[in-house]
Formats: sequence, structure tokens, C-alpha cells
Amino acid sequence: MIDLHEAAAVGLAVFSLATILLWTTNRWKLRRIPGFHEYLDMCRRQYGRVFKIYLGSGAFIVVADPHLARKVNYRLIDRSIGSQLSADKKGSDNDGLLGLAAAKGEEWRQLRMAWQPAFASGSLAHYSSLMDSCAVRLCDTLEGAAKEGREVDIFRALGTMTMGVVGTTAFGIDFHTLDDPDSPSAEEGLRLVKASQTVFSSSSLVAGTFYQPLLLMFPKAVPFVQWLASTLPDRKLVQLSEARKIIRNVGYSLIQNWRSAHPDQAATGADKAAPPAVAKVEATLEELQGEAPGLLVQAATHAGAPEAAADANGFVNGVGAVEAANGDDATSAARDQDGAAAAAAQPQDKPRPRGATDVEPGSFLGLLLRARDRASGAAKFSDASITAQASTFILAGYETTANALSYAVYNIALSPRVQERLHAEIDAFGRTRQASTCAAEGPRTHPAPVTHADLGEFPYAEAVVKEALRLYPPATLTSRVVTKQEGMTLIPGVTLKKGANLFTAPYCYQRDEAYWPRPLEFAPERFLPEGSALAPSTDDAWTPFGAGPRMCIGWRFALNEAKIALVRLHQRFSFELRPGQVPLKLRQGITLSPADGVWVRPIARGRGVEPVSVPPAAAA
Ligand code: HEM
Repeated sequence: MIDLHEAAAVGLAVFSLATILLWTTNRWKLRRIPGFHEYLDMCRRQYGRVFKIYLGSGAFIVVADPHLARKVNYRLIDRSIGSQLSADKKGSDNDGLLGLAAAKGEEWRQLRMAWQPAFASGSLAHYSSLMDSCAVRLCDTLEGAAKEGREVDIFRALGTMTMGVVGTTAFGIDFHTLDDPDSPSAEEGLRLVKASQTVFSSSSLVAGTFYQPLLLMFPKAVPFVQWLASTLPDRKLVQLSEARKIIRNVGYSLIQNWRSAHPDQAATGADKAAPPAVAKVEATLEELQGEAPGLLVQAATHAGAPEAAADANGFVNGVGAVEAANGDDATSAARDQDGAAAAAAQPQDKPRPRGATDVEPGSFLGLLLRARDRASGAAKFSDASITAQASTFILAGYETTANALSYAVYNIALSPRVQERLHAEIDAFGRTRQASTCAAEGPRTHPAPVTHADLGEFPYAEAVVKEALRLYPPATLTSRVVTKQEGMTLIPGVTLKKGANLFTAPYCYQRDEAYWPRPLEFAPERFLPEGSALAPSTDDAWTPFGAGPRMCIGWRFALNEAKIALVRLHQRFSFELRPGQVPLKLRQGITLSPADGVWVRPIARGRGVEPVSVPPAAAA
């Protein structure tokens, strides 16, 4: 027997589904607009560089002018994060998943300072060796495909590498995403990768749960839509909820392991009165651990240990930094950079032995767990908050860099000119390195390792990554909300009221012919001194990492990782694109991703891999 509530729910669901189908199909598909990113660019061409769009019933001012975008990004700090739906009535899977990215006001400032030391120079130097190990492991996994002439989806393959990098850098553990996919150890890591993919793809208005557009259409009816969604969850919403739990439980279980190993390090008062959401996570964790004991408790044995040891100074300095940066007298996020640099000069922590289930002392998670309030000496962040930051790191570190790298590989494969120059830069580096090490070690059969100190040797590889980020910014939009009572004057005569929502649109102005010569051409030299004829007319026209105090905290991390991976991949392979992928089909979810992947055939390169013959002078 169906009751009145259920009948109303079904009726509304049918009505909403029809509305959504009409909305998405008519507006975009029938008008042959490939996605939201293209819709925005079409609006820019039609209406000018500032225009208003409606998402459901909510109005958003879109700023597609780089100078005005700068003003918005520097003057406004908070972003508005819409409500998130859950398949679970208590909504326990979705609170806090976005950590720093969703935080506001003073909470954001405190968190940003706590994150900062993990991205200071010393930490980045240490991460480079971990990134290099993951890039080499990715190349090893491509070796079989190269031998058999098999095609691979390089976007997904790169995702296993970026997730591997998150594991070793943020938590000091091996997620096993780069293990042989058929081995039992790989299963857990791949589950995490899949969960992250689900979070990104399910957030698409078109391809995600159909309750999300409903929320946009009826923002005042959040409790009702949430009730409806948890009463009649669709498949996408169930998958999304499960995926969020898997991601949250990685951080949560590591934190609990660390608390057990360090009973002296009390949790905050907030943790003692554990909110229901955390208790629910605990229950789910047990379920998950029953299924998957491996991933959550394995400590990493870092490949390339001698290099890691050599880099340990910088890394451990990062630990000192958190104490300094967490001081209450550090007043502004604008001091992040200076604070981190100063912190890098702090005395070193003593290296401590690590048990099998412990958190790497200098890792991102280790920094947050050890953060103390200077006045009280109490733990600075609750476990729920640290769990949220861990989830944020997983999500932010996984998809965006894999997107950027796959766009780079795609464009290199399309352009023999770009590939030749990249290979020349990489081979020249390999020859120098091999010649200098051969005397001590004998001829080497492996390409030269890429250390942090070598990153400056690849200006062209860096330009390739930047050009990929220009044409295909993974974050097509950044969002801000006006919080001041007096509003904000965007242009003379136009004052936005408190509460107004804005998007800045790098996807639009990074392809705008008013700022970029030959904007649709893939030309990395724009970013090199000799390419000034193709350079943008203003630096503000390139902001794939956003700008202002809220700019991406991981931008240098991401650029280093992308450069290392690109160099390692092209040391060993060139890539042949499967026909039929031009232009590349893109999908707008949380990020702009290749809709059906990027399919390439890796071809092993001879040059740079074979042993070099050492000139007698170098060998002597
Ligand atoms: C190519 C890779 C990446 C791109 C294109 C990218 C892009 C962005 C953009 C556009 C923003 C918003 C900036 C704004 O609103 O002005 C952002 C924020 C953020 N990103 Fe990234 N990102 C990348 C990699 C990473 C990585 C590797 C991490 C972490 C390891 C990370 C962590 C974050 C965090 C935590 C925020 C929120 C910062 C805040 O609100 O204070 N990102 N990113």
C-alpha cells in the first residue's frame, strides 16, 4: 500500500525527471553545445565578458574578463558551496568532505595555515622523489602495452599514478594503485580510485544523480529534496554516497591508528563528544575493513629510500613549520608563503620510528595531527576536521593533475613538432646525467632519475603543462560569494549585493582571442621567452589554479608532479593516439575531464633508454 508521502514523492520525481530531461536535452544537446564549458564560452561570445546565468533558480554572475576576475579573486574570499545530497537519511557521508576548499572565514584562515607547511619548499623537495618513484612505476605498467602494441586509456592510467602520489605524500602509505591490477594488493587502491572517479563524475549536472538539478531548481526546499533523495535514492546517488564513505574512511582509519599509537596526544574536546556523523563513519569503517583490511593499515616502504633520506631535512622542516604557522599571532593567509619559507628554517624534529599502522611523521596528515594550539597546547583540529582535510587532499590531488597530464599527452601526440622538442630536451638531460654518473656507477640502462634539483632543466616540459592547462583548465570556473554588508562594486555603476554569487571563468578567458594570439593553437612556446609573439597580453589571462588568497594551495605540487611524470613518460615512450579522438570529447563534472578517456598506444623509445657510450674523458 503506497501512502500519500510516497505518492507525492513519486509524482514529484517523475515531474522533475521530465523537467531535467527537457532542460538538459533542449538547451545543450539539441543546440549541439558539447557541455557547460562550451555553453559559457558561447555566452561570452554572445553577451560579452560579464553575464548572468541561472542554474535552476539561482543567479550567478559570470566574469569572463581576466582583469575583473582578478578583482573578484583578490577582493572576495569565501566561495559558496551548494548543498550536497546523501542517500543516507542522516546525511553522514557528505559533511566535511570538502575540508579547506569549503571552509569560510576564520576557520578557513586557520586551516589554510595548517595546510601550508605541507606545500613549503622543503616538503615539495621531499615529495619530488616520491613523485618520481610513482612515475617510474607507471612507466613500468605501460611496458607490457608497449610490447604487445596494446592501447591504454592514459587518463585512467595517470589517475592510478596521481592517487599513488597522494598516498605517499599526504599519508606516507602505499595505496597500491600502481601494483599489477590483477594482484590482490591492487584491489583496494583501485577501489579508492574508482570511488574518487565516482565523486567527480556524479557531480555532473547531466550525468550525475537527478536530484542535484532538482536542488538547484528548488533551493528553498533542501530538506524536502534531501528527504526525497534518501527515500528514493537513484543508483547514482547510492554510488556517490558509498564513494564518499570509502574516501572518508581512509583518513579516518589512519587517524584512529595514530591515536591508538599515541595515547599521550589527546584529541580535541570536539572529538570526545563525537558527532553522529563520525560514529556512523566508524561503523562503516568496520564494514569496509572487514572487506578490505589491506589498504587502510599498510605503511609505505618508500621506494628510492636513499634519496628520501637525502631529502629528509626539507621534509622534517615542514613539521616544524606547522607549529610556527599555527601560532595564533600569525594573522593573515597572505603571509602563507613567507610563513612557510620561515618555517622551513625551523629546527628539525627527531626522526621517530614508525609502526606498521602509524602515520608518516612528516606527512600532511602527520602535520595536522600534531598541530597544537599555542596558548592551550591542545590539539588544534578535531578528528572530524582532519578527516575532511584528508578527503580533500585525496580528491584535489587525484583528478585535476591526471586531467592536466592527459591533456598534455594528448596534445603532444597530436603535434610531431611539440613531441620532437620535448624529446630533445629530455634526451639532452639524460645524456648529461648519464655521462656524469657513469664514471662512478658504470653504464646505466635506465633513464636518468628526475630529482627536485633537476626540475629547472625542463622549461619546455613545463611550458607544455602550462599550455595544456590553458586550453583545458580542469577547473573551468572558480566561485566566490559577496559577504560584505555594503556589497561589492564590480564595475562602476554595478554593485553586487551581499549574498551575490559569482563565477570567474578561466575556460573562457584562457581561449579569448582578445588576450591570446591564435588562442586555439597548442603552442607551448607562449610560456617561453622566445615565444613572446604568442604570449598573453596580460598575466591575468592564465589562472588555471585560480588567484588571490584562495588560489589553489597545491599549485606547485601539481606542476612538479606533472613535469616529473611527463619527463618520465617521454623518456621511455612516445604515444600514438587512437584515431577518432579529435576533437577530444570533454565532460564537465567537478572538473573538465576527457569524457571517454584518452586512448593511446605507448611505443617504447630507443633513445635515452639504451646505455650511453661514455666519452673517455668523462669515464676517466
Ligand atoms: C593541475 C592540478 C590542479 C589544478 C588545475 C587545480 C586548480 C584549483 C583551483 C582552480 C582552485 C580554486 C582556486 C580559487 O578559487 O581561486 C583550487 C583550490 C584548491 N586546490 Fe587545487 N588544483 C590542482 C591540484 C591540486 C593539488 C595536487 C592539491 C592538493 C594536493 C590541490 C588542493 C587544493 C585545495 C585544498 C584547494 C582549496 C584552497 C582554498 O580554498 O584555500 N589542488 N585548485
